[in-house]
Amino acid sequence: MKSLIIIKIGGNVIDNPDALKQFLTSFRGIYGHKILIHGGGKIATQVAEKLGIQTTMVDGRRITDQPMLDVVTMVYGGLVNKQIVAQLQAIGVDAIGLTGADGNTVLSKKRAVGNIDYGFVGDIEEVNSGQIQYFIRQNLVPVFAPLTYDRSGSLLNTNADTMASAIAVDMAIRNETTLVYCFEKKGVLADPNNEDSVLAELTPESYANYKSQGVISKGMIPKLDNAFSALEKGVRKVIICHANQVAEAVSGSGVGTVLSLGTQE
Ligand SMILES: Nc1ncnc2c1ncn2[C@@H]1O[C@H](COP(=O)(O)OP(=O)(O)O)[C@@H](O)[C@H]1O
Ligand SMILES: CC(=O)N[C@@H](CCC(=O)OP(=O)(O)O)C(=O)O
Repeated sequence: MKSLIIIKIGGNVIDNPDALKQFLTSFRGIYGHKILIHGGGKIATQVAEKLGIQTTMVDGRRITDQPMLDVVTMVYGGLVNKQIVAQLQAIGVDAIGLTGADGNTVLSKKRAVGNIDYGFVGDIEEVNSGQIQYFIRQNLVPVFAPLTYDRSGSLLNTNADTMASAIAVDMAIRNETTLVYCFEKKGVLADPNNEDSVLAELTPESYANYKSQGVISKGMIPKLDNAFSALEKGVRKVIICHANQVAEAVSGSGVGTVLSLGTQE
C-alpha cells in the first residue's frame, strides 16, 4: 500500500498570516502524497460578528442558521480555502481546493442529536475516497474546506477535525495513512500552562485520566475523540503536533504526541 499523509490545520494558525506561512512551508517539505483539511472557525466568528451575526457553539459545533451558513460558505469555501491554495501554488505545491460537494467527495446529513437544532450542520455519511484518490493520482494536493453537502443541494457546515478523521478512515482502505492534527502548541500537554510538557504518547486510558483531572479540556476533547476513532478504524498513525513541526513529526523524529491504542482488552 502507498503511504498517504493527511493533515488538519486549525483556526488559530490560519488566523495568523506568519504562522500560516510557516506551516505551509513545513507542509511543502512532506514527501509523497498528502491531503490538507483546514478549519477557520475563528475567522468565521470574526466575519459573522462584523455582519452583526452572533456565534453560538454547542458541544464544539457552531449553530448554523441560513445567515451563518452563508458566512461559513464564504469564509471556509472562499476566503480561507482559496488563500491557502494560492499560497501553496506560490511555493510550488499543486493544490486543488475542494468542499465535500466538489467531485461529490464528502456527503453528510443534517445533524440530529437530542433536542438541539444545529441548523445546517452536517454529520458525515460517506467519503468518496475513489474520487479523492483520482486527484492524488494526478499529483494534485487536495485542500478541503470544512463544508460537506447533503445530495439535495444544501451545503452543510462540518467540524474540521471530524472531516479529517472521516477522510483518513476512508482513505486508509487504499493507503497506509497517517493523520496529523496541527495546532499552535507542541502537542498534548501534561500541564496546559507549560508549553514544554508535551506527552510523547497518549493511550485511551491515559487520555481518560487526564480528561477526568481537567488537564485535557475544551477543543482538545473532540480532537482526541476523532483522533482515537481514526486509529481504531484503521488509520496507521495519528500525531498531534505544532504546525511548524509537521514535516519532522511525519518523518518520525519524535516531536508531538503520538496516539496509541495501548493494550486494550
Ligand atoms: N492538555 C492540553 N494540551 C494542549 N491543548 C489543550 C489541552 N487541553 C486543552 N487544550 C486546548 O485545546 C485547544 C485545541 O483545540 P481547538 O481550539 O479545537 O484546536 P484547533 O485550533 O485545531 O481548532 C488548544 O488551543 C488548547 O487551548
Ligand atoms: C459544525 C462546526 O462547528 N464547524 C466548524 C468548522 C470550522 C472548524 O472546525 O474550524 P477549526 O478547526 O478552526 O475549529 C465551525 O464552524 O466552527
